[in-house]
Amino acid sequence: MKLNMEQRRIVELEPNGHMMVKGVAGSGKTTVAIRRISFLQNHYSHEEDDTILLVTYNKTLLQYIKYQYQKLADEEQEKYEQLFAKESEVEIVTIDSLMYKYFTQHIRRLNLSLKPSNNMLDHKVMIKAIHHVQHKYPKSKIISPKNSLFLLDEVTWINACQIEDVATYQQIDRTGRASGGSGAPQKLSRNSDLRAGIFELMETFNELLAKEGYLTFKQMNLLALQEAQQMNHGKYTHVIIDESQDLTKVQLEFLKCIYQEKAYSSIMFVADNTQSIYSQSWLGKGRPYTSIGYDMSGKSRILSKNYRTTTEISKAAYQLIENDSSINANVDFVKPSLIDRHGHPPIYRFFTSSQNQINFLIKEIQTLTNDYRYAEICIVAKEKRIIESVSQGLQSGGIACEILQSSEANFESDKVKLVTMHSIKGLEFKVIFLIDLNEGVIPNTRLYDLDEEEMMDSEDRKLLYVGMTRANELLYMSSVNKPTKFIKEMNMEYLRMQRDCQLRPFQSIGIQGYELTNQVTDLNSKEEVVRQWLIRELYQTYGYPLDLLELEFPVQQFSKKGYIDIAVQIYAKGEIVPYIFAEVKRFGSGIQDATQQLKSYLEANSRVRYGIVTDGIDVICMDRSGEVLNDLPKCQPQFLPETKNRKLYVNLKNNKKYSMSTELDNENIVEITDVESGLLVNFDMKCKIPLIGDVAAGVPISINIVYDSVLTLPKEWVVSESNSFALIVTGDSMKDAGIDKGDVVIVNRQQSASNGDIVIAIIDEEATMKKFMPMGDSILLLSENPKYEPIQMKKEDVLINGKVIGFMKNQ
Ligand SMILES: Nc1ncnc2c1ncn2[C@@H]1O[C@H](COP(=O)(O)OP(=O)(O)OP(=O)(O)O)[C@@H](O)[C@H]1O
Repeated sequence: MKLNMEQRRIVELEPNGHMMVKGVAGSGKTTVAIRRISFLQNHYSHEEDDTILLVTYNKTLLQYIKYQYQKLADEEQEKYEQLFAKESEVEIVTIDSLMYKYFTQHIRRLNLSLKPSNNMLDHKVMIKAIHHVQHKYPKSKIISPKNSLFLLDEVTWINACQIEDVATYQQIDRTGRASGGSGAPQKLSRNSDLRAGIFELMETFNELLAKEGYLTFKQMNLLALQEAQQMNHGKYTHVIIDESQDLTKVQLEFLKCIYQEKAYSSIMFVADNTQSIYSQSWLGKGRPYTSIGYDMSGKSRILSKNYRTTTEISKAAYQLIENDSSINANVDFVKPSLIDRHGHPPIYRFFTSSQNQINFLIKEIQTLTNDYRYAEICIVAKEKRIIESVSQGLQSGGIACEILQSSEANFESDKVKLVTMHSIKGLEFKVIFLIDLNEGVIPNTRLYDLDEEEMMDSEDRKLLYVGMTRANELLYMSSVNKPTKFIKEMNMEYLRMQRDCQLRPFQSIGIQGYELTNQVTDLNSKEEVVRQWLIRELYQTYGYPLDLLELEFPVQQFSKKGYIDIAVQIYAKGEIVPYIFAEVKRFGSGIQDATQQLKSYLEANSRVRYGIVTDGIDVICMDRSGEVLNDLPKCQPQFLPETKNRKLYVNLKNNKKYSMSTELDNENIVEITDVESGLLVNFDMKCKIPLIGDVAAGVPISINIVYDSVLTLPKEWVVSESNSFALIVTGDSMKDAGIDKGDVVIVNRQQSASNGDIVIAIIDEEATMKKFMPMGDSILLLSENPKYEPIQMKKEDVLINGKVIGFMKNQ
């Protein structure tokens, strides 16, 4: 892979302290970070103790980077192989494992006995702490066991931000939490009794936990930071922080501490705030880098080209976030620019049960194996429990699969991968299935109270964005029972209902938007909801005009008369005939019976060509013999009533053919195309040629006659306007020259002709059209039809009246 210019510039930038690389999903941030290591190693690591550190956020990403790295090494003749071998110079680790190392060093040095707690213990101790503190803050209703999850989250946040005194907490900007501003609930207002109470709660919680010999993850980080601070000097000459938008304040401070400033050292923050999916992250919430002591003016680089996904997937993902002001108002927001790589639009499916979703996954993955390996397919869900149950379902359906375990992720094993949305960050797969995009799951309204809604929305919107932007080629999204509002808000224009089919997913149209209502007997029926959606699809997506759709179309089956829900009709040879039959069922009621019904209607009508059956969830397209097809044909121009008069003109002057079409309702609108090249020709329609009558009339001697009928032609097609006439062909004698009965020939009035010319000749006072061939004193007049014998005449007995310079026929 060849880096683009901006990427190469970043990789090869001379180190100069702190810098930031911000970029959109798939723009090569991680790629750049990886390549930067070997550049720094080769050019800016001269001293014995020089060490380069690449920090990633989670373990799966770490495994993935190592896997990518290995691929790079294989591709580029093992140029990068040394990277993982020379552990003394380069470390690629997760932030958590690095901080854990410092934490253990800390407790060993101070001889402390503290163990990491777990969620259950945290929660138990929090309830205890609330009981201790609650009575002191009777006005703050929020300090109550029923808000224990919220309070635990806030206490964790205080620890993650290293806020050590109540005065700082009273003042701090609580981005992402309701704070009383702009009509939001007075929840975490500055200098409030509530903030004082929460701070005391945090201290009590920490004490109670410590008494039991435990500490939280965030407290461990605080101790790791203390350990790094007391060491008094950094260890790493170059620090590269991937996904830095996800780190907490303490984690960022820690990395600053272990960074060793030298004349040639560097600390590089790689970030995309659009992908900030953790509530406790510091920079991802729009806080400036100055809040961690770095001024990034003139020190940031942008990568905006998305190389990973197709234009269709990128567009759908981007519309999800483009109207979220908390995302796009962020100073570090970068609008993606698209590379010209096209593919299938994302597919959206809705299911009424989890089992149906699993059945779909099994069937679809089996079909996908024609084009993809299992290892290239990944199923992603918000919650781990969903992943686990789907994994079981797939295995019993015979699909080899495995849950991507962060520490021992094997990206090469030929098994379909399953992973949570949080863990797929930074990774990519050719095919992604985002499943269970359900109301209540994403955004998760079960864990948070209403006041938090706005913040959770944004967070989960970004999470879905991250998931969508993991797909290289194909993206599937699905919901069970109730789709998340994120799906409902999406423009269905960007989505399709199934692979290789143009049908957009079902959407309910309000009665006021219904079409063809004069043909509907019960506007309120449940079937009508599905029928109206399909009408709109046939009209908007497939291009069939509403005028050609007939509802309740009668079909005679022996003695019985049935009525098809929608018949799409077309014009064929000037006649209206049925082309597609559509059977619709009530939403989600199944299509098995309707499929049989449709087949029998197709059989009963000998003219209809295609069928479609749907209940808004499932859809089957078929041809008239019942054979299943991926899709229905779109409407073609020839299916519509003719609005143009089309003629073919053969110009005998240069033997070129032209197609000439004139609007029926405005003969001044004429379009001429060169038949051979198919290109439009810009001729000036200037010449008015009189249409005299049929060939037998010959070409008049006098030019002063006014004729009623006139043809307008380009001047390029005639020799001289005043000498040109048009005649209608009456016989078939020139048939092999392509001139048939009814065609119109354009004649230039002249008395002479050359060998091979088609002429209008007068013989015995009658005009005839023949091919001219002089033979000494006589002339041979030939027909282009073996039925007619050549006519030999003496020169003086033949009068040449004109030469045919072109002819026109109806198309
Ligand atoms: N210059 C390039 N030419 C072709 N492909 C590229 C280029 N740069 C990156 N890619 C490819 O684009 C994909 C995304 O790259 P990478 O994972 O580094 O992006 P990222 O910015 O870290 O993405 P994200 O933030 O979404 O995880 C990878 O498959 C990578 O190989």
